[in-house]
Amino acid sequence: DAVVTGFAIDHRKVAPGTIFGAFQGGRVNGEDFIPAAIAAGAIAVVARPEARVEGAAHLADPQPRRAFAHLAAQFFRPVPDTIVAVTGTNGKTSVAEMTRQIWRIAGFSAASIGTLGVTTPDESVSTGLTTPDIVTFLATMAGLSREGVTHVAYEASSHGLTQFRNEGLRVAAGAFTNLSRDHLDYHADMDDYFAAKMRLFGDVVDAGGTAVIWADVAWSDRACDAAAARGLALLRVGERGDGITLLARTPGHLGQTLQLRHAGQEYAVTLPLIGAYQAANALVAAGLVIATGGNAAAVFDALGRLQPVRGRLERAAITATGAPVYVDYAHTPDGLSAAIAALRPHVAGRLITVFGAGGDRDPGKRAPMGEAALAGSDLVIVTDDNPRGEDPAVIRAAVLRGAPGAQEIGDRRQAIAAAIAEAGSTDIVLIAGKGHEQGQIVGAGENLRVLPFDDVSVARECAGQMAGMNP
Ligand SMILES: CC(=O)N[C@H]1[C@@H](OP(=O)(O)OP(=O)(O)OC[C@H]2O[C@@H](n3ccc(=O)[nH]c3=O)[C@H](O)[C@@H]2O)O[C@H](CO)[C@@H](O)[C@@H]1O[C@H](C)C(=O)N[C@@H](C)C(=O)N[C@H](CCC(=O)O)C(=O)O
Ligand SMILES: Nc1ncnc2c1ncn2[C@@H]1O[C@H](COP(=O)(O)OP(=O)(O)OP(=O)(O)O)[C@@H](O)[C@H]1O
Ligand SMILES: N[C@H](CCC[C@H](N)C(=O)O)C(=O)O
Ligand SMILES: [Mg+2]
Repeated sequence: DAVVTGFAIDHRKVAPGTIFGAFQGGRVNGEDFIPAAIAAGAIAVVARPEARVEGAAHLADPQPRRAFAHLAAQFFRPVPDTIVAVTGTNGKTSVAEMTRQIWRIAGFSAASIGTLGVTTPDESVSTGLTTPDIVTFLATMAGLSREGVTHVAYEASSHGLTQFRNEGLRVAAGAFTNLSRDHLDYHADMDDYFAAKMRLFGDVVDAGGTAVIWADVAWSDRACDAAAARGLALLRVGERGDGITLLARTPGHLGQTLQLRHAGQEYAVTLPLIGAYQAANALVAAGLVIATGGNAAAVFDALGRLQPVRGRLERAAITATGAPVYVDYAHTPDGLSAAIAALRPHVAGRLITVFGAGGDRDPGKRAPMGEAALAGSDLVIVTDDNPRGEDPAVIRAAVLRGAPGAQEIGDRRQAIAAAIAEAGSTDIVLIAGKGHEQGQIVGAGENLRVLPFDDVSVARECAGQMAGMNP
């Protein structure tokens, strides 16, 4: 009979009338906070059957995160009509953002939710995580609907999928971009990581929905199998794709032309973005919009008007000698290879790559990141990228094991300055790993600090100083 006033997964956010979700976490056990949540006014607790709940209703479920999500989704209503989700190791933010842009060009009020935060027609607000917690996620969806947003594309990270952070909504289509090494500190192995991603097709996308799958990577066929096993419609995209077939791709100076086939018709698109990886993301975004009713000709036309995604092959500066400096969010071995491959056709001289690996994240990807950088670059400078709770020198040493002979400059500003000073007129500088990020995260727990740092601004400052414009 009680009136539900809200939902919370953190006992500190419980108010009278709240339904509290008590989950076993990686750090602490949320069940320990059940008495405190009830004391604060929780009227019901969603928890495992074996949890102790006294003084409030016990909504017992062996998968309490899932049960909580489906209950909360009935509270946070209405939500936008058309919702799509993107998973994959790399490209989620780009696809979500491009999908939002294509919808906007078609005249819809559209938003995206992901690493860049919540982006609406009016503003962009950070949430701190790629996939926010379930309460923030559902409340955001309801809030967007109140603002008149009808179309939302969101990023489904493997952490988010494993922890049921985005459930309970009608998701009309889901996309899979690729799978490669990342997050093996959290997932047992690549199969486990893939299985986490495939919850998107197995559970989250609506029965009767569509799976949009990039067809040109090793895991594509398994992703198709997972979607087909659920009975989803398949829209395969890429050179091997039969939904949107990439017939030819020709890099140009500031962009590329794509020759496509869809439903028996051929299309020529001039994409104002460089790199095979950006073409792939744009086509997956096009697939999501077409899968949810978009007119194909209009969608392919919109690709010609896409704006760059922040921090993804963003041209930050031109050095005094005339070398372009690019900032890219590559933070996996595959991402680095993709960013380097994107720039290669544009390099007449040397490619100078500056990057590091994050602390408290999959240590096994560090040496392979070094290898990827060394394989594609003419000069590599290994620096720091969010050391968090680790000793930055230890992280750099691990990266350097994959990149013997690379320079080591821990201070990221000095590393960027050195790369820019080194670049001659025919060279290109790539600064990888932080993209849009606005800070360097050092320390952990109570000692965690975020030191303001923006690769784009630092690149501009260094290039300006070299040119003597900004002594
Ligand atoms: C490893 C991981 O994903 N952890 C996330 C997860 O924590 P958890 O469920 O293990 O929670 P916990 O801290 O052990 O606490 C357990 C439960 O007790 C509750 N609690 C806790 C303390 C308290 O005083 N009272 C209380 O009620 C918590 O709300 C939680 O429900 O749920 C928390 C609440 O939503 C998140 O803040 C936390 O993100 C941490 C900070 C994090 O760094 N996550 C990163 C790795 C992450 O999620 N990244 C992905 C992927 C990025 C990518 O795309 O590559 C992302 O989606 O951002
Ligand atoms: N389709 C792709 N194939 C390979 N690499 C890609 C692809 N898309 C993006 N990348 C690389 O990954 C980087 C991050 O891209 P993006 O932010 O779109 O991915 P993400 O999946 O959202 O990442 P995160 O896991 O941090 O949320 C890019 O800067 C680029 O270097
Ligand atoms: N979503 C990714 C972002 C990594 C970005 C990089 N700058 C780092 O800190 O490792 C993660 O949390 O693993
Ligand atoms: Mg992202």
